[in-house]
Amino acid sequence: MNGSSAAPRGLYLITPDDPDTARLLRRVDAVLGAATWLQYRNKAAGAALRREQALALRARCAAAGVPLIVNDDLALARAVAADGVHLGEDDADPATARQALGAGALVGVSCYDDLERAARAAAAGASYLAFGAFHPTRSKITTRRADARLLRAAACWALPRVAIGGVTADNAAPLVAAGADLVAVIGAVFDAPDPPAAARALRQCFDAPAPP
Ligand SMILES: Cc1ncc(COP(=O)(O)OP(=O)(O)O)c(N)n1
Ligand SMILES: Cc1ncsc1CCOP(=O)(O)O
Ligand SMILES: [Mg+2]
Repeated sequence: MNGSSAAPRGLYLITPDDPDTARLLRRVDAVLGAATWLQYRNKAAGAALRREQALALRARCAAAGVPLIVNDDLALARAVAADGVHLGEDDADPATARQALGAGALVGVSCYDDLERAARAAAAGASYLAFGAFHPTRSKITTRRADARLLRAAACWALPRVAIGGVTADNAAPLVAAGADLVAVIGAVFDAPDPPAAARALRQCFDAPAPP
């Protein structure tokens, strides 16, 4: 696998759109200890704010030993020396990102409900494959709904499989049983009344050994 020697597993936290950097850092600090990876995603901020926030998160993640992945923006990922980038259908090509960031980088690709897209991403050097949305979500307007059978079928690429979209501690178990190595989550953690407890509960969904 490109990007990491140990097989990653657990909670893949994604930041909420928060224009207040100090508040964003407080929110992330409260839950970062439960995360396997952190993705910086802010669909509302301009370039300067995104750079400020990504740099601040870079320092937090380095201190916590949590890889930082930047959503959408390959140039920003490079500029802040992030550990990787996450790419969707409107973003750069994974092969371009791999070339730009190097063999050790995490290059994640959104595959939605599309196994052919996953095959192309794997061939282009993706580090992990993300599928979704598995459940209704308030964090993004989604048009495609994924089914747990996709996760089983995607085992053939031997890359970490990420499940996203409305994932909570109450609905994660079937996704993990179907082979999700990580669940990517915004709202179930950052909008929870007790975010640290919500993050711990999601992480605990991975306490049992990985399915064969
Ligand atoms: C882990 C993970 N999976 C999927 C997405 C969605 O990416 P994309 O389709 O490019 O949509 P935006 O997040 O850019 O709105 C993701 N960010 N992370
Ligand atoms: C970015 C993204 N891509 C598919 S669903 C989604 C949003 C995930 O957020 P939440 O965990 O709040 O449903
Ligand atoms: Mg994107």
